[in-house]
Amino acid sequence: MLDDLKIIGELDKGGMFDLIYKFPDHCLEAVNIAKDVTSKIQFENILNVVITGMGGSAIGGDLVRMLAFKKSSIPIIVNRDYTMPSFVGNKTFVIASSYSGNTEETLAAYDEAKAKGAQIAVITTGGKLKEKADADNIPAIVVPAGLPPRAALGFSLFPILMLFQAMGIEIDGAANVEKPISLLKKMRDDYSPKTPEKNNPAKQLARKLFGKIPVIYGTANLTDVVAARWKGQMNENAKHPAFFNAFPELDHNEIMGYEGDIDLLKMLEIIILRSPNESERMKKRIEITRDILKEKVAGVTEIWPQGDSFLEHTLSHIMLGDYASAYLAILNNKDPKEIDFIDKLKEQMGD
Ligand SMILES: O=P(O)(O)OC[C@H]1O[C@](O)(CO)[C@@H](O)[C@@H]1O
Repeated sequence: MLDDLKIIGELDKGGMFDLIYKFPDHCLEAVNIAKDVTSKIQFENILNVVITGMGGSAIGGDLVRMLAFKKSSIPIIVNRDYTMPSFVGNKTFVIASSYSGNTEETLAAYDEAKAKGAQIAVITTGGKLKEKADADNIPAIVVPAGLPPRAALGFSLFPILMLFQAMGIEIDGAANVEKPISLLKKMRDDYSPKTPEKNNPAKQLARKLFGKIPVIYGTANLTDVVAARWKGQMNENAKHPAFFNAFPELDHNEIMGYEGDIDLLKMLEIIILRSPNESERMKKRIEITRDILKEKVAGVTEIWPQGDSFLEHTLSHIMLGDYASAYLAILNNKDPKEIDFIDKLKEQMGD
């Protein structure tokens, strides 16, 4: 079934497999769009950065916050609210990111940032956010429209990376973006529908998760945001329940759940997203936990990233999770693109 996807039209242009395949192309296009804008911005005495957005637009901010965590000398906050933190002022750089440009929380947060005199840039395809930025003379990075927001990650992540580069906030691997993009291009061939399941780790992973509840574990400030992305992709693409948590916090509470009902636990497939940057103590903690859990659950799979830099590790984990979620959709007999429950909810909310 996974080796015969053509028959259900899933490879059509604009289908989820096509969009996942194009992730590296989106990243490159985003870099080219963003650099024209970022090169013209004057940053004045920035003391902190706030990225404001919701859903798929906020996760690009979370990823960059995670990537910058160990090296940035200034605080970076991701804000998912109508309002801004009270410290925001004229030495704050605010990045307002909304793919549609019409998300009410992000528009309200933008207005408050403006009123507080923050330095601002917006990332959007258009909508009211672009109108506001134009009226206020605020730099706007305008990315192509028409994608489901979760498939537009390249267009939210890379412009933020470029803004960070321009602000002088160092991110391992971001100085030469061609390298991670080439890695993604190699990986997409390995994971593509054309590569048979026996040689395709993404198809094999989907097969392992089919009929099980994935519990995805990352590590704080190394892979925790990627674990959240995997969970969201399993939910939205595969229509599959999934949960995530992160080391070391999970060892202080969640671990106790594994003393529970064995029949429930046998439904769980644990995925641990590893990183070569784990400290020795963290590595020891993860491995002890893994050995305790593997006796209790259906299975524990550890996934190591590809590439050399933190950015490459992060992108490689994302690409595997995206592909595995789309294959899991096929096994679940679902269209990875539809989001009927979200659409229904929005309709009933009167959005
Ligand atoms: O990027 P936008 O257009 O602000 O949307 C934010 C989020 O809201 C949603 O449209 C759901 O309401 C998501 O799909 C999206 O990630």
